[in-house]
Amino acid sequence: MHWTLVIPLKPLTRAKSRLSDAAPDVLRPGLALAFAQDTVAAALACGAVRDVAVVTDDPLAARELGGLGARVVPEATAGGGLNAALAHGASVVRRERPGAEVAALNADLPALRPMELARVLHAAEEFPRAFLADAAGIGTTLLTASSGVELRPQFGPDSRARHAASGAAELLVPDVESVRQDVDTGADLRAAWALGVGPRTAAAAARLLPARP
Ligand SMILES: Nc1nc2c(ncn2[C@@H]2O[C@H](COP(=O)(O)OP(=O)(O)OP(=O)(O)O)[C@@H](O)[C@H]2O)c(=O)[nH]1
Ligand SMILES: C=C(OP(=O)(O)O)C(=O)O
Repeated sequence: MHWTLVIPLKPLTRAKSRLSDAAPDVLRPGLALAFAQDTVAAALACGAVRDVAVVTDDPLAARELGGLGARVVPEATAGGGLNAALAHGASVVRRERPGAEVAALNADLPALRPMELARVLHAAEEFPRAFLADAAGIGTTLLTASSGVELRPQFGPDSRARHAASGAAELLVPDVESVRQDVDTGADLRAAWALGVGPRTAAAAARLLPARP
């Protein structure tokens, strides 16, 4: 039970814009919330995770994810962007526990399995900073900073290369697809579905019928 996970979540009405081909406007906020609920529930069930802080200004998400047991941290600056939200979340955690080991994790990992997350976090213990590439091999789903080390998040386009260039070690852990499979597009949703999504995502995706993923 070492790690404090910091999970960022955009306001739901703006989230998952790249899913617009697969999911209509009216269903996308519910899907984004379901992804976050399944991600947070799996994270909280992981033996390597001490606690979870979700950085969000979305009131519904705050209520639902708080109800699962996550701590909710409001963004310091509305509209400051993903990396500012993560840096703020990590600093709030460390203001209270300066020695905390922190890991940023995306909120769009609906197939996340606690055991796979535990193996990734265990591998990260060897390094001051480390990251896991996403399933597409371009982005990042998890970035860790051990005790006393600044997180320095550089999520966004080409974040795999940018995290590597920043000196973070790339984690090469086999068979952890559930931690890598973020969902940005309809094809990603089908890939996550094939791995096995959590119950909230299964229910929300069922509403996409007859265009089921
Ligand atoms: N708190 C917070 N989280 C953010 C912000 N921008 C992105 N995120 C979260 O960071 C993760 C990756 O975000 P993106 O891929 O940029 O956005 P997305 O909503 O997942 O998808 P798109 O709208 O298709 O880009 C998701 O968990 C988002 O909810 C932000 O400004 N603040
Ligand atoms: C923000 C990132 O994720 P996404 O693929 O969801 O844009 C990233 O990979 O750095």
